[in-house]
Amino acid sequence: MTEFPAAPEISAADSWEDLVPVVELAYGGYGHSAEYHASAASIFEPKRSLVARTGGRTRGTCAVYSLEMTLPGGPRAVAGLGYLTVAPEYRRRGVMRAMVLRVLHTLHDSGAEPVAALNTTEAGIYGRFGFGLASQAAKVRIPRHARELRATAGGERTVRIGGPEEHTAAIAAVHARCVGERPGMLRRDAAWAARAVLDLPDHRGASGRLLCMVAEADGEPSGYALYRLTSAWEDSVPRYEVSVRELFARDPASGAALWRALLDVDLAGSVVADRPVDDPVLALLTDPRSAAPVLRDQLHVRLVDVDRALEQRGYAAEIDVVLDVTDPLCPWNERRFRLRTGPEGGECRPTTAAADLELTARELGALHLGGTSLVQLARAGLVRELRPGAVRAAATAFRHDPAPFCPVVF
Ligand SMILES: CC(=O)SCCNC(=O)CCNC(=O)[C@H](O)C(C)(C)COP(=O)(O)OP(=O)(O)OC[C@H]1O[C@@H](n2cnc3c(N)ncnc32)[C@H](O)[C@@H]1OP(=O)(O)O
Repeated sequence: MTEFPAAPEISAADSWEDLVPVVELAYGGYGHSAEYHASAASIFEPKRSLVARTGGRTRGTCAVYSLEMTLPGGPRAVAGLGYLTVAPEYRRRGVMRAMVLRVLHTLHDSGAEPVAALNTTEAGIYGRFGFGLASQAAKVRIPRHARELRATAGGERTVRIGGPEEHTAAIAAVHARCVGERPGMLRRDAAWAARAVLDLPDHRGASGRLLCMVAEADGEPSGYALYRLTSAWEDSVPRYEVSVRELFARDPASGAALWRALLDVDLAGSVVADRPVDDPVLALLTDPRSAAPVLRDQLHVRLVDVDRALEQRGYAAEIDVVLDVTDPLCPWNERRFRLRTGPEGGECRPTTAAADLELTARELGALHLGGTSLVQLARAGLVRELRPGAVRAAATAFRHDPAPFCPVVF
């Protein structure tokens, strides 16, 4: 019987280079380009990120990012987890578990961000660590024959097309205006902004280069779409699929103008995009069935410190509710909290009062961006109502309009 090597020791990473061997193995082992690694290094935070090592060699990795994410109530600091990878021969022996727990306990002990978030390669992994599914994307595929949109008020917009490098300022200006509109959105510094337009051959496949459409209103940029064309042949005739990476607009007319321009790309058979579940385009299509939206998990959110996290976000209604929280992995959360919310936000304090709702930290994570229905969780048997009416009242307070969305994979 083979003896398992010594358990890896977890410590802070010195640089992105520490992670590279295991990241390469974990993501296909095909050798990413130097540009890919330079971009990953540009956002990497060595002091916060972890590696698991034996004999000086990296066996596991976990990047931790200092994000500024829009929450219900405004922008807040959130810890982002990414590049959780473990070398194949060390898998299923608790290395990832040890790294995730180290991150959660360090955040708590240091009083850093009370909320952690991640997007994941496989949706079934992180619920066991108290991450709840907090935002979803609707994948739409709009066929050319269904491209007719309803009329939108607001006037005409000019749409210009070019490479993203020609439109850097416009992209930054529009994104900065739109980032506060939806929970889940991330503010960008120069390094994160550069990643938004990164056009790596590694990820291109059969697609062409990244392109950019900019909508203008009165000579000012009012929206943009980043997209590429993937070629296919149909009956010996060239056909393209327009694949949209990002689309933001400051006003309805600019959004509609961008969608029209995308749906009008010559020789395109369809437009494909991951969009917010309440994207305006779903209301604009005259034939909404044609878009056939398919839901996909996006952000998984973990309340590291339930009280601080619930005090940090905004609420849509006033409530006074006692939550009985189960959280064996973060035992400091495992107690009753009284949450009182109002227009100024929430106050969340430990209490000995009788509980109104019983739920786990995972369910609180799912609720945190305002995109998950507490009524749905209660009907699924995941939240228990101990005082009649508490579910409905809390559901209204926790919900947020518009729905959360995060187009960035970190
Ligand atoms: C946020 C992100 O970075 S998402 C990226 C995730 N990484 C990848 O997809 C890269 C390829 N995969 C890997 O490197 C590894 O398989 C990892 C990182 C997913 C898991 O690492 P491991 O060290 O094997 O996980 P570990 O042994 O700690 O497992 C902890 C638990 O997660 C479960 N688990 C591990 N991988 C998976 C999976 N792919 N799907 C579902 N459950 C999983 C284990 O069964 C275990 O469950 P338990 O709590 O019931 O015992």
